[in-house]
Amino acid sequence: MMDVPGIVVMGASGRMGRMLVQSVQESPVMRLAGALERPGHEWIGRDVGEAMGGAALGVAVNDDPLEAMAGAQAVIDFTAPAATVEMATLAAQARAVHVIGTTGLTDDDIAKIDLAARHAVIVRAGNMSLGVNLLTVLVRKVAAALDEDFDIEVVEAHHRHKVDAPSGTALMLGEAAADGRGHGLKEVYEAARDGITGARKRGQIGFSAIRGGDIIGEHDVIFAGPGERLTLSHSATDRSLFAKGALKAALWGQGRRPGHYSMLDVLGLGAS
Ligand SMILES: NC(=O)c1ccc[n+]([C@@H]2O[C@H](COP(=O)([O-])OP(=O)(O)OC[C@H]3O[C@@H](n4cnc5c(N)ncnc54)[C@H](O)[C@@H]3O)[C@@H](O)[C@H]2O)c1
Ligand SMILES: O=C(O)C1=N[C@H](C(=O)O)CCC1
Repeated sequence: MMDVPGIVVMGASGRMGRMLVQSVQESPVMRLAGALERPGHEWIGRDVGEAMGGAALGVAVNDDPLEAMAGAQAVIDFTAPAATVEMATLAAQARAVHVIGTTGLTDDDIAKIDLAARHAVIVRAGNMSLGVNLLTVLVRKVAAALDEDFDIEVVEAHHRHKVDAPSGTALMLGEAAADGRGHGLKEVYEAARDGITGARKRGQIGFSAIRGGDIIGEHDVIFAGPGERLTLSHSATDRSLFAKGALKAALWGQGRRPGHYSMLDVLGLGAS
């Protein structure tokens, strides 16, 4: 087993962390090398399998990233922005591929990740699923094909625990749409509306977010034109979808040149 890549799961007790521990454990082409949680978390020191309510996996939950990454080849990180930015530097030091699923990152956070990616392989995506990444390609094409008579709106829905909006996926889709029309998203971004907003501005891309229950992730990109409306949609029905993409990224990153890559690179769907 030592010749397959060792994977550290960061945020092991989280919704995605548990899914990742299980997926790595079930994979024949990688091994679970470590499990990380934030200092003070009740799982620290416990076997991660037992903490998850199952059989022991022989991996104790750690709060020391460098210790957890000793002898590991990748760290998969679906946590929170501050933790992810810190991990980017530490993973580079440990020469581990850093797969980032964390969303809600600011421009400043991304600039710090870019710096770390000068010395390390980082794969980052607001959504690791094949379907959403393919959808970004379609959205870019449709946005380029339809002129600004077609208003673009991105509508997303997620579970009640989600802390960031718009979702990372919504931003990926908005960026693809803006790019299709030759803009950066910031130039045409229209945040959620409230009150007397005035009429919609031509060419803007609007964002709306629904939060409730246990919705895993729903995204619609609406192209609303005169007399007709086109909607491109993606529904996630199982979180294992995101874990599957993250594992693929961790393997893809092995032996690559340093850089800040996207899932489009991993999936061979075009330039990032
Ligand atoms: N890119 C994707 O495909 C994708 C899919 C699902 C979720 N996400 C994103 O992943 C992130 C996590 O989502 P979630 O639903 O699992 O959240 P969650 O709150 O259930 O889990 C986050 C975990 O990270 C842990 N954590 C925080 N700081 C840490 C640190 N310094 N070291 C180690 N662990 C730390 C928390 O204790 C928690 O267990 C969010 O940003 C979410 O938007 C991305
Ligand atoms: O559950 C979440 O949180 C999700 N986050 C990602 C996003 O922000 O788009 C992907 C979907 C699930």
